[in-house]
Amino acid sequence: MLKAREAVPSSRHGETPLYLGATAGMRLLNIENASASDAVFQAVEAALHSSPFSFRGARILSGQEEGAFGWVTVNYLDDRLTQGQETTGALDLGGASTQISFVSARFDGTESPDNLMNFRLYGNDYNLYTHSYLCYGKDQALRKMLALQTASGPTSLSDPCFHPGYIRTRDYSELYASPCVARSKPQASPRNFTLKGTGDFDSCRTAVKKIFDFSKCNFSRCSFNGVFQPELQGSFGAFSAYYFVLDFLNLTDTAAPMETIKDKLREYCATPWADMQRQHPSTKVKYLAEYCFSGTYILTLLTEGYNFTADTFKDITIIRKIKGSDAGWTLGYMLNLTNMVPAEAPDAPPLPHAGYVSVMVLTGLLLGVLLLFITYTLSKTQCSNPHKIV
Ligand SMILES: Nc1ncnc2c1ncn2[C@@H]1O[C@H](COP(=O)(O)OP(=O)(O)OP(=O)(O)O)[C@@H](O)[C@H]1O
Repeated sequence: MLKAREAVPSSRHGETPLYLGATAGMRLLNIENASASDAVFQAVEAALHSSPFSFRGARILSGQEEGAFGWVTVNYLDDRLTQGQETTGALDLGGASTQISFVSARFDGTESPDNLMNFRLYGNDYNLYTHSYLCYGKDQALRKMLALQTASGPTSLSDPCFHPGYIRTRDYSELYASPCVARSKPQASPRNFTLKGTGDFDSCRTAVKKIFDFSKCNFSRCSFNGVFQPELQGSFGAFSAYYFVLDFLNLTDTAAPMETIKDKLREYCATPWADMQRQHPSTKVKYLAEYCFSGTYILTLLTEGYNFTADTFKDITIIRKIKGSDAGWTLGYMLNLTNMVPAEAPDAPPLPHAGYVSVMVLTGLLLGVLLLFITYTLSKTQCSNPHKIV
C-alpha cells in the first residue's frame, strides 16, 4: 500500500480503483474454518476502506479464474491478444494450488465443460482450457508427500527429498492442520517425529510421484487425479514458484537435455545440509531446505502430471516478468475488472494517420486556389463595370 501511495500521484489517489483478490490459501482456510476466513476479509476490507484509493471489493477467486487471469496477463503483456496471434499457455505454481491454462485446437469444452473458459478479446474468440489443482501448490504438495510417508505414525522419518545431515522435529498436529491432508492423520500418532534428510533424488521422485493418482480416467485423456487434459499445444510461460525454484537451482534452461536437468538435481539433493547453509547464508532456511523437494516436484508435475516430454519440455519458458510487469493472475484480474481488454477490436480508421494529413493538406490547397480564383474574378468584374455601382 505504501508503494502504491508513492507510485500514484496523490491527486489521483481518489480515482484509482483498488481491488483485493485472494487465492488458494484463502480457499483452503474457507474450507477449514469459514468464520476465520470471514474475519480475515472483514479486517482486510476495513483497512482498505480507510486507504486513500477507491476500494471496490475483496473476494476469493475460483481456481478457474486464477488460471484464466494468469493466461490473460501473459498474452496481454506479449501483445498476442491485439494481434490475434497464437497464444501462450500459462503455468502457475503457488503455495497451495497450481494452474495450467492453454488454448488447444482440440478442445471446445464438449468433453469436459468444467475446464472451459470462453473469452472474446479484441474481436477474437478463445476456448481456453484451464484447470486449478487445489492442494498441489508446492507447500501443500510437500504436506501430501509427508502425510503419505507418516501414515503409520512413526517417530522418525528418513526423507530422500531433504539434504543429508538435515534434521528437524515436526509436529503431527501442525503437519496435518490442512484440509489437504487432515483426513489422513494417523489415529494413534506420537506428538512429533524427527525428519532426517538422505538427499536421494531418484527416491525423492518415487515418493513425490505417489501424491498423483494415475489409476483412473473417465475421459479420452487425463493429466492426473482423473482430470481431463487435452493434448498440450504451443508454447508455455511458467511463473511464480516455477521461477523462484528453478531460478535458484539454475535450471531455467528448459532446452537442456532432460538427463542433464536430472543430473543437476541429483547432485543438488545429495549436497550435505551443512554445505548448503554455508554456501547460501542469506537464503531463507525454509526455502533452502525445500528446494530439493520443490525442484523434484516441479519436474514430476510437468513431465508425469501434465505430460510434457523430453521433446516438448523446451516449449516452456520460465518467466518472472514480461516487459517489467510480474507474470501472474493479478494484472489479468485488474484488466478484467476495469474493462481494459475490450471484446471487440477498436474500430480501425478507414485511413491511416498519414492519409488523413494528406487529405487535409490537399483540401486546404484546393480551398486556397478556389478563394484566389473567386477574389480574382470579382475584382475583374468590378473593374470592367465601374458605373453599375452608382
Ligand atoms: N524466493 C523463493 N524461493 C522459494 N519459494 C518462494 C520464494 N518466494 C516465494 N516463494 C514461495 O512460492 C510460492 C508461490 O507464491 P505465490 O505468492 O506466487 O503464490 P500463492 O499466493 O501461495 O498462490 P496460491 O494461494 O494460489 O497457492 C509460495 O509458497 C511462496 O512461499
